[in-house]
Amino acid sequence: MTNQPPAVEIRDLHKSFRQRGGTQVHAVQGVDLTIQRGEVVALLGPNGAGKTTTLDLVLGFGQPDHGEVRVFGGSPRAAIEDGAVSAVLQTGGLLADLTVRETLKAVASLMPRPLPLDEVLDRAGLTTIARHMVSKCSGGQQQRLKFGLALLADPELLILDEPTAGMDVRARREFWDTMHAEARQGRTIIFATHYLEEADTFANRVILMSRGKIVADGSTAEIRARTTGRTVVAEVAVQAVERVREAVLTLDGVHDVTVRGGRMTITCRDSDAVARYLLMHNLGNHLEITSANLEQAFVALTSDSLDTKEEVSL
Ligand SMILES: Nc1ncnc2c1ncn2[C@@H]1O[C@H](COP(=O)(O)OP(=O)(O)OP(=O)(O)O)[C@@H](O)[C@H]1O
Repeated sequence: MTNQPPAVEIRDLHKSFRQRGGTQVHAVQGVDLTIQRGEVVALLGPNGAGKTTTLDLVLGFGQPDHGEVRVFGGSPRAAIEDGAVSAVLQTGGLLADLTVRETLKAVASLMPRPLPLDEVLDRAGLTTIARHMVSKCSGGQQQRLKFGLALLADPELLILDEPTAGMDVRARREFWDTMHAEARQGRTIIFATHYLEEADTFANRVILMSRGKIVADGSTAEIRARTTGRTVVAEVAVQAVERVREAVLTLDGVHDVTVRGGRMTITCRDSDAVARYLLMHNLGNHLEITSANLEQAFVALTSDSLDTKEEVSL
């Protein structure tokens, strides 16, 4: 068997921008990443985390200040020229006066080996709106059309920057059904999103970015289980609350303690150790242990406190 290069390899990537007024923004700060062929990867992070800048560099838009990006073992430009990679981007307009089909036809005419139009219409879920004018299409339908344009070259790697932004819940679900079909064919898919549930239900790997760095990389289950870990809720006597809070905060792996109505919620890495401590010292009653949800993990990993912590490796 031949040893094929991964779909994407990023080494020590840095990119800064000079903003109006002269301030320098370090949008990407030392990203290292390998994405194997066939992976479906979600890139998550708050606004300004560096997701779009990273994806743009994978697509060969602009040069890194430092570091390297390889796509299927070569330069991003070469991969795009080969038709090996396509993208659905946030920016980039469609021509309002063409129909959906005419739009696909016009772009296909510029390609050496486009897929047949009817196949693309079908795969992108556009068949029923093929004769609609682009100007009459909803935001979700226009995103689908961009997706159809990305499919024309039959790429091995699809890059989607917030592909469902502005779609309602139903349109999003339909869009991801379509993408599932593409992923099942072994395509590599990388998408940036703000929607945690999209990452959770669709990706098999999630990369969390914050302030230009990767702060977590693993399956959604791993991120949930191993980062914020679990939550212990206990009833604590009102007069003992401060004492218990201080004691619990000294335990290893305790991230956060909140108290409401006599119930203390402790977010921690090792819930068994915390529960044992509370019970052994008779500090709490009616203990409940639950897994933190992805949203809690996301907030914990991208919050200010992370600046002083090491990257979480999963
Ligand atoms: N062309 C540019 N010129 C100046 N600053 C830029 C440029 N592109 C990005 N930035 C800045 O770099 C930082 C990272 O932006 P980027 O768009 O990569 O983040 P993002 O994670 O994709 O955010 P969002 O979720 O809002 O799209 C931001 O502070 C942004 O303002």
